Amino acid sequence: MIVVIGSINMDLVLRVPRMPLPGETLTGGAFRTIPGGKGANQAVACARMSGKVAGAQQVAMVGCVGDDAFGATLRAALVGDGIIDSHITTLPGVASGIASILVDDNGQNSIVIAGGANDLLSPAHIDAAQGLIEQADIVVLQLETPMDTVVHAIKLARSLGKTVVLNPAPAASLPDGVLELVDYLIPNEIEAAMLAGVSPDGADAKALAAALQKLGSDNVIITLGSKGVHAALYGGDYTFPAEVVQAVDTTAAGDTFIGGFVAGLASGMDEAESIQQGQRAAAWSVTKPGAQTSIPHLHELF
Ligand SMILES: Nc1ncnc2c1ncn2[C@@H]1O[C@H](COP(=O)(O)OP(=O)(O)OP(=O)(O)O)[C@@H](O)[C@H]1O
Repeated sequence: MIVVIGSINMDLVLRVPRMPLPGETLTGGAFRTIPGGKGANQAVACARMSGKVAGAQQVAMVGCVGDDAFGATLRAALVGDGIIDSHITTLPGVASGIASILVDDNGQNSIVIAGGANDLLSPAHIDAAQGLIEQADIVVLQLETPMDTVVHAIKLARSLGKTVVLNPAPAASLPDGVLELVDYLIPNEIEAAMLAGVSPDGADAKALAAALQKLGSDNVIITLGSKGVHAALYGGDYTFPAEVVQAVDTTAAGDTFIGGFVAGLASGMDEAESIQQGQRAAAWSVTKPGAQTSIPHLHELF
């Protein structure tokens, strides 16, 4: 089983001809609500990339939603993807997390996130999910829920002997000693620079990965957008070019990569094969708009 611990958001996506100025009211275009949140996106990507064949990995999610209409829709979307929701807690009197996203005619976006229920995921929720985590082979986390909860979950997963995958997004520094508990650290270049304590301008992926390994993470896989991936694995350093596609929307490319990679590892692939599967899934996703709407199923890739 793969257990994903993290955020569950509704993305409120509005097309605009251009970004509004302060105090200005603009008439926008198409509006859509699309399930998102890094945690939920990664759970969906793990589930879709595990396929529906006999013996495929089960995926469970640990997180919080509010007792509003978005919360019910978000839970239903996850269950619709076959994700076990027994440890998704509905919090009374709390709003579900949302991301308000404006996308202009040049494809630029501007995003405001209100964490809502995600901000209330606590160490007690993680302890309540211990029985579920005990059944996991791999535990996947990100940083859209409180840091003390993420650290608590990493420590618990590690103490239970689980493989820990951390996507340190959005960029933040981590308490001392946490990287030593992470088996696979998967940042983008900006997140990697933040963790290494250097400026992202001109930072070299190989040097960043080496610095992060020195800080304690066994394996560091830095995603580089259309340039692919640089991986510093236990056995050596490798660069994997991205697949060449016509990108229309890169939302959730990183989440889709993680789903493809983790599903690959869980199915017994080695790291290189899992990275290639992650990149194939992510390249497919950038050719489609939206977050969970752009995540492929395994059978669509092969
Ligand atoms: N334009 C592209 N063409 C092909 N593959 C891409 C492209 N952009 C992203 N990818 C794939 O997606 C992976 C993750 O992309 P990226 O490094 O942009 O992640 P990210 O910054 O976490 O993205 P996001 O926050 O949008 O989810 C890349 O390593 C690559 O495999």
